[in-house]
Amino acid sequence: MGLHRISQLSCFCRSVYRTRDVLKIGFMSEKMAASNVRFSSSLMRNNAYINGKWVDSKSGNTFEVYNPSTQQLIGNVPDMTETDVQSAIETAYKTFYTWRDVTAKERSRILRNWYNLCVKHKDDLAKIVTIENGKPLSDAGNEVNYGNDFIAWYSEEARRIYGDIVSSPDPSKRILLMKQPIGVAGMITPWNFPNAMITRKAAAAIAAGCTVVLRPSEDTPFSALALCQLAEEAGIPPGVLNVVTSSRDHAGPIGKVLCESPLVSIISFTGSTAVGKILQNHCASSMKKTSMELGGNAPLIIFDSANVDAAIKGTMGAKFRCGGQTCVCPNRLLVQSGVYDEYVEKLTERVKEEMVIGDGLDKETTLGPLINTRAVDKVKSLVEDAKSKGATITTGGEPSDQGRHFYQATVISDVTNDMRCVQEEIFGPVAPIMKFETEEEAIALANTTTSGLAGYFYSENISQVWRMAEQLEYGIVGVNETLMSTVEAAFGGWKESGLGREGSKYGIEEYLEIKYVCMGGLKKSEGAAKPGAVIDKVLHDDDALKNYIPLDN
Ligand SMILES: NC(=O)c1ccc[n+]([C@@H]2O[C@H](COP(=O)([O-])OP(=O)(O)OC[C@H]3O[C@@H](n4cnc5c(N)ncnc54)[C@H](O)[C@@H]3O)[C@@H](O)[C@H]2O)c1
Ligand SMILES: O=CCCC(=O)O
Repeated sequence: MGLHRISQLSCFCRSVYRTRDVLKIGFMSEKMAASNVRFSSSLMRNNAYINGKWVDSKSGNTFEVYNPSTQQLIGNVPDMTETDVQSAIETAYKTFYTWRDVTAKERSRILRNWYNLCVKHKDDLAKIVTIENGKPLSDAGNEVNYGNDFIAWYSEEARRIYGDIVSSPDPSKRILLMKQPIGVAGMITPWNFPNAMITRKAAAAIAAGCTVVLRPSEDTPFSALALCQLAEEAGIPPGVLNVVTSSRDHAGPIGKVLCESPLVSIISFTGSTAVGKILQNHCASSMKKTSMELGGNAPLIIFDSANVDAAIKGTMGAKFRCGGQTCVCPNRLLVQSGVYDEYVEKLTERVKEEMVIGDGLDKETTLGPLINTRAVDKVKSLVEDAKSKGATITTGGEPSDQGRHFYQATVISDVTNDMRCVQEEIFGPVAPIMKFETEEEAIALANTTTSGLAGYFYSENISQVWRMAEQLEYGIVGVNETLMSTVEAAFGGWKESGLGREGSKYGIEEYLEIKYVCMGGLKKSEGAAKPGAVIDKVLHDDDALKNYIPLDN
C-alpha cells in the first residue's frame, strides 16, 4: 500500500499498531494521525531498482515499513533474497566494464545532474527521512543537505583521480602508479542516516568508475529508492546503481552473498561493530577489501578550564541529534570535579527547556522517537542498570507517553564506570555524567574502550588542548566543538570503530586500486642527437645566444 492509499485514511485516528509478531488495535492522537498523512510524492517508490528497472522480488514477497512515530504503515517493498541479490551483482558486474570506461568528465557531469535533482527535491527527501526514521524535519533537512554535499563533492573528485610517475632506479625503466576503479561495490547501510550514509558511499564509488549493489536498512528503504528515482532521472545508466530491499530476516543471507561473491570487489558497511565483524569474516574467504564505518562510544570531556556554557551548547547539539542515535553522539560525559555541579545543573535545565518530544513532522518537535521497540528496550535496560547501581536521574528516565517508541530526554549524574550506559553504545537520548579529578584519569577513562570513532573535549588551556588532541585514540576529535561532520573532512574510526575513511579526498580511494605499471627495455637510440653536442652548439652559436640573453644585460 502506497502513501496515496494511506492518505485516504487520514481522517481515521484509529490505526493498526503492528510489530513483526504482534498485531494490536490502538488509538493515536489526532495530531499524529494528521502528520503521518500530510505527505505524498512521486519519489515514493515501492519496488527495488535493478539494472534501471523497478522490480519485485523473484518470490513476489514484500515486507512492511512503519513510521516509528505513529506506527502507521508507510508502504510495502520487495522482500528480496539471495537469488535477487545475485542477479543485481551480475548486472553490476557487466555494467562495470562499460561504466569504468566512461570518461571522468562525463561521470562528473552525470553526478552533478543527480546532485541538482536532489537539491531540487530536498524537501521531499527530508520528509521521507522523517517519515521512515522519525527524526525532526529540521534534522532531516540537515541530513539531506549533508547527503547532497557528498554527491556534489564526488562529482568534483571524479576528475581529480591522479596517479604517480616515480623516479626509477634503473634508466631503462619507468615506474607508473595508476589508479583504477576496483569493480563492483557491495554496500549495506543503516537507518539512522537513511539518505546521507548512502550518498557518502555511492557517490564516491560511482565517481571512481565503480558500480554499486546496495542493501539499505529494512527500517528505511524509501530514502534509498527515492535516491534511485533521482539517479535515473539524472542519467545514471542502468546497472550502475542497484538497490536490493529486504526484511531483517534476509539481511544476513544477502550480506553473505555480497561478501562472498567473487564478482564483488569491495564491501562498504555502515552499522554496528557486531554486524561489521560478521561481514569482515565473510569477506575473508574471498580476501575482499572492506570499508567499515562502525559503532562508537564517544567521550565528551569537560575540564575545569572549560567555558561551561559553550560545553552545554555543544552537548545539546551533539547528544540529542537524531534522538541520540548517531554513531558520533557523545555517549559518556566526563566532567572534572571543579565544574561538575554547575554542568549537571545547567544541562538538566537545558534539557527540560529545549527537548520537545513528538512526531518529527510537527514543527515544535526537537526529539523524535527511537527507531523501534528493540531500541526502546535497550535504552530502558541501560537506564535501569544505572539506577540500580546508584546513579541519579536528574530529568527523564522513563519511556514517554507520546507513543511506544518514544523515550524521555534523560540526564543521569553520579554515573560510575561499571555502569552499562558508559560501557555500551546507548543510541538514545540519555546523557550519563561521570565525575573525574585529573587529566590523566580523563585520558584513561576516554581511551579504555574498544571503540575509537569520535571524542570531544572542552578546555581553554592551550597546553591541555594540545596534550588531549594528541592523546585521544579516536579517528575524529572535537576541540571545543561537537558538530564536525562535513564532506570535506575524513570520517572514520580507530580500533573496532572501523576501517577506512569516507568523505574528503580519501573517501574515493576506497573504490580505487593502485596498479604499478613498469615500462622496461627503454634504450637510447643510436641515431639520436648527443645532448652534450647540442648544448655545445647552442653555447657557441652567437646568433642563438642573442635569442636567449635578455637585451638589457
Ligand atoms: N561509523 C559510522 O559512520 C556509522 C554511521 C551510522 C551508524 N553507525 C553504527 O550503526 C549502528 C546503528 O545502526 P543499525 O542498528 O542499523 O546497525 P546494524 O548493524 O544492526 O544494521 C546495519 C545494517 O546491516 C544490516 N544487517 C544486520 N545484520 C546483518 C547481517 N548479519 N548481515 C548483513 N547485514 C546485516 C541491517 O539490516 C542494516 O541494514 C550503531 O552501532 C552506529 O554507531 C556507524
Ligand atoms: O551516525 C553516524 C554518521 C553521523 C555523521 O556522519 O555525522
